[in-house]
Amino acid sequence: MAAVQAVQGVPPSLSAKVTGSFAYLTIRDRLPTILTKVIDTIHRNKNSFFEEYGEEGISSEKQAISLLSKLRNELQTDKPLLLLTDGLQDAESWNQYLQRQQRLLGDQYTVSWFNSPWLYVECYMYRKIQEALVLNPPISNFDVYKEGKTQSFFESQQAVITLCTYLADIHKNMEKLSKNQLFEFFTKLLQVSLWGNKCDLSISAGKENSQKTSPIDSLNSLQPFILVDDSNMVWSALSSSQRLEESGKNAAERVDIVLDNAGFELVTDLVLADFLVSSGLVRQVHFHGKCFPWFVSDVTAGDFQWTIWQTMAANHRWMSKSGAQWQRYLKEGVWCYHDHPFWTQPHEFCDMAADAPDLYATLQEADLVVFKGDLNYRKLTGDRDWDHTVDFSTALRGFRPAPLCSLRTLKANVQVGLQPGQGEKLTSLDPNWMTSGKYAIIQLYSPKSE
Ligand SMILES: O=P(O)(O)OC[C@@]1(O)O[C@H](CO)[C@@H](O)[C@@H]1O
Ligand SMILES: [Mn+2]
Repeated sequence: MAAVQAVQGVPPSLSAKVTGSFAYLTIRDRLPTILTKVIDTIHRNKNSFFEEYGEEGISSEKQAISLLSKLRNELQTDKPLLLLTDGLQDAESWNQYLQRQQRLLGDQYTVSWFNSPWLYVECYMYRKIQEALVLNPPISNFDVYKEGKTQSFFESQQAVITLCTYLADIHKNMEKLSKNQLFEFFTKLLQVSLWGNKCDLSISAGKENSQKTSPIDSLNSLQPFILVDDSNMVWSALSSSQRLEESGKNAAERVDIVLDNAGFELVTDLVLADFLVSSGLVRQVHFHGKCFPWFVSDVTAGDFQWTIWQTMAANHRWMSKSGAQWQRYLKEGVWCYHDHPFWTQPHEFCDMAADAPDLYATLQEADLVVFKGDLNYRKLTGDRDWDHTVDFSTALRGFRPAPLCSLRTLKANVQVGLQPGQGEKLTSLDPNWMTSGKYAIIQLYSPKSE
């Protein structure tokens, strides 16, 4: 089977076929844990379903739980993956993808949890959770991860206050800041957004994972854990795309941020986006979230709006001012929010131009696309077993809608663009460096750097 995927020098997909691998341990241990938590959450909300929907709410709860228990059993006993039956807009695309995987596998094997690409089966699990809810109205719109995402926001309040106060200080002096000072603040807020990615509820299998330390004061001590730091080139990618504005100011037209986790990480992304437009560096920011609850803590439209409303409503001066400003940016179209179905499909991003040409064309309008988090990095590089010294541009395999930058804490064993010997040194220093979430990268691809 490996031979099939090694064609044209592209290494095989990470998979649980490799016993003991991180993919294997994730599918054997972490995914069943996450599924169990989802089942428990639905069960715990039984009474509120009854209050809201009467007997129908009870039968939907029971039906959803039985579908999810069946899914967990299929996962744990490595059964074949099944076609989606909920008739959602993306169901056909998912079912075609299953057939594509079956063709790759040949007719000797049936696509199952432990013999298929990790990226595919993990995304498939989250889509099957959505199916279990969609098939059981009236609880179809229940967000099984909402409790964890809101807890992450509330438990990180002190860090949010620190960040909004820091942003307010920058606003106070914005007009007087030199280009150099702008660069200093840019790199700091880029790193704050980078480390915000530690707060992810998938790697913690739903366990509380909020920001307890100061996001600003901790930057110096975290600096040595950034394995690739292209901050300077990210800054130049922005500066070089600037056009002279009527106001006489230079600004890039647009930065797109492909979001990852709700809670504290989303606040770090909103603060970065605020700095980009309020400094005049950029005219517009487009955010890309998920169109249904995904990977436990990923941002949905509901989470995006809820976070801004919560910040607005905070009884802290700089938080509420920030939230009000963010709501105005949305209203004025300075900020735009999108949630294309492609982000909640299993595709490697090199497939985007073919499978979602409308989204690819949208990203081509950006001067820079920032991809947050680990799952996005896995999709940028196809979740393949690359050598660490392979160039980032090689691993992208033609995915280049615009200059793009990954801000990612390492939580899966795929990493490219390292120096010769750097991976080996890290392995001897810390065998779990690729999956612990302790290390991170700020990695740029720009056509100009080719
Ligand atoms: O994309 P994120 O939120 O940074 O991380 C997603 C993640 O937690 O889920 C997968 C493991 O289940 C890995 O890709 C990664 O560890
Ligand atoms: Mn995530």
